[in-house]
Amino acid sequence: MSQDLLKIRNVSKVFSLPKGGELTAVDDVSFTVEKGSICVLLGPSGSGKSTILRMVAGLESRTEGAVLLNDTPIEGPGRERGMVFQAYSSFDWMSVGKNVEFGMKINGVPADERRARAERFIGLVGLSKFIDTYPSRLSGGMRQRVAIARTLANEPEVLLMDEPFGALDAETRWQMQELMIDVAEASGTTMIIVTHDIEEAIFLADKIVFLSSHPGRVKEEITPLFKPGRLRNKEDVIALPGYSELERKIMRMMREEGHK
Ligand SMILES: Nc1ncnc2c1ncn2[C@@H]1O[C@H](COP(=O)(O)OP(=O)(O)OP(=O)(O)O)[C@@H](O)[C@H]1O
Repeated sequence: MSQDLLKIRNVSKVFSLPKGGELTAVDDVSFTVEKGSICVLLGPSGSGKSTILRMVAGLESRTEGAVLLNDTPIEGPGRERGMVFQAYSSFDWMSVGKNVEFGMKINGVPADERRARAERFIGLVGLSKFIDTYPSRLSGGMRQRVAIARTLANEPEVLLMDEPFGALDAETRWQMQELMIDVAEASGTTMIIVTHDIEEAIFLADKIVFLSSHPGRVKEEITPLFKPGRLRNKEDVIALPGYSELERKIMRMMREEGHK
């Protein structure tokens, strides 16, 4: 049986422009995402990363092709796919615990289970001490962790993240990256992460899908192979043999795309 949870098959997206004409944002893109893995969509601005993620989320229609989750076509949003956006969005009038419980409440999860799951996922993102705190009292990174815990608490099969750490300072950013590796391992959640940060991509990904721009096409699939052994600290990972060569290679690819 295939281990691929998600199959993106020959997907294209053509936007009709308001002033007439069309723009092919995504052109015949195919890739698969293995269950429990982290797939990173990397590429220059305008390579269709967000559009692909939104099609997987069911928030954007496809012009052609298919997206299959467990071999079932995706035709709209669904609970088995949870999305975390760049701007950390939380309800400031509710405690961290209530924020995380909110989605489950909407989904009809009983109160006891809600509380238990909220505690588990708040613990997983390292915020147990802040369960009764209001988000306005937390830093940007902590609020983004609340958003991640809230999405994970709905127990999606796939977590979709669009530039999730883009608004964070450098130190918080790499702490969040380390956290995501722990979360992926502890929860078994499959993840697709959009970024244009090369280092972030290499650090997080089991598979990088590198996209070219205008139109967005798969230029190369890269398997970084730095995760087996699961080194926790980023400074140890970037010192591994082959890491800087891969970073250089991808920087060149990025530059080529930028000059097109
Ligand atoms: N609703 C829309 N209508 C028209 N064009 C769009 C729409 N959404 C995206 N596009 C265009 O499609 C292309 C791909 O956009 P997309 O946001 O998916 O790229 P991206 O790789 O995520 O870029 P970035 O890294 O800058 O976020 C771009 O040229 C963009 O202008």
